Amino acid sequence: MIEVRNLTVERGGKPILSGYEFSLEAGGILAVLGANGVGKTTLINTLIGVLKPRQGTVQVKGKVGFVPQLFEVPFAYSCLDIALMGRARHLGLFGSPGKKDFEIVRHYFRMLGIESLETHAFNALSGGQRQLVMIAQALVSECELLVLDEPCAALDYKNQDKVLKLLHQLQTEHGLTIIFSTHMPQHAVEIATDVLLMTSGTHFMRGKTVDVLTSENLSTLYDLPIARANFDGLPKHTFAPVFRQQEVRNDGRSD
Ligand SMILES: Nc1ncnc2c1ncn2[C@@H]1O[C@H](COP(=O)(O)OP(=O)(O)OP(=O)(O)O)[C@@H](O)[C@H]1O
Repeated sequence: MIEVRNLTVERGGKPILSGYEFSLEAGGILAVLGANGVGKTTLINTLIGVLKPRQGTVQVKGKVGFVPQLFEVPFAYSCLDIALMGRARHLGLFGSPGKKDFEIVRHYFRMLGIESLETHAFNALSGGQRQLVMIAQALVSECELLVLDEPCAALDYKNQDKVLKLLHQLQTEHGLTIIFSTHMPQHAVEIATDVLLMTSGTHFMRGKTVDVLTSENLSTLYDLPIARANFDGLPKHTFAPVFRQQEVRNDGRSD
């Protein structure tokens, strides 16, 4: 579905990524993790064609939908207007949305549980509500590859769960291929088939989540001890940072 080869990307004349290579099969979910400023947004913008590589290639099969990290609009658009913008590629240059376009938007609003927001002003919504409207905008474009830049960054636990369930459902029931960036390894544990760990602009680890998402690799990625944590009574695990480790004394008390 997507194949990236020997990718080098510059911003402001400086190399940000160099020699990046990975691929994702159709129907997979790739989670992209890395420290602040390592280049996740740069990579994502290159995958969707907004940034041009200095060197290397990005090959994508199928239509791409994109959900940006933070989104504000300059006018008082309603949520319905915002989502309808996702139909643009189906309308032609001077086309206006018809009955079918409204039906498609309403279908996805119902699926996301945001039908009550239809007439609300987009800019007056909370970050989480906006995120769901932007996901609707991407889905109404009837994309095959959905790319999301930190889709859960502004969301509380309940809404994180909602978005993760939705992404999983889009993969399993609708066959979408998904790429998302995140600062939460648990989100990759929950839904990603594949991970890309961006250690630096030139170093990265990629592969199946079960093989690559380990406490050792995450400790390297974040330059901080990361422990695997199991949940009592649940066949689940996550990863937890060991903050302030050097300040914890042998008696277990911290300074
Ligand atoms: N428009 C720009 N011009 C020049 N340099 C830029 C520009 N945008 C980003 N950069 C630089 O590119 C590098 C990567 O930024 P990017 O936003 O891709 O990182 P990120 O991993 O997404 O960070 P975060 O986790 O904080 O969102 C940073 O050093 C940043 O300063």
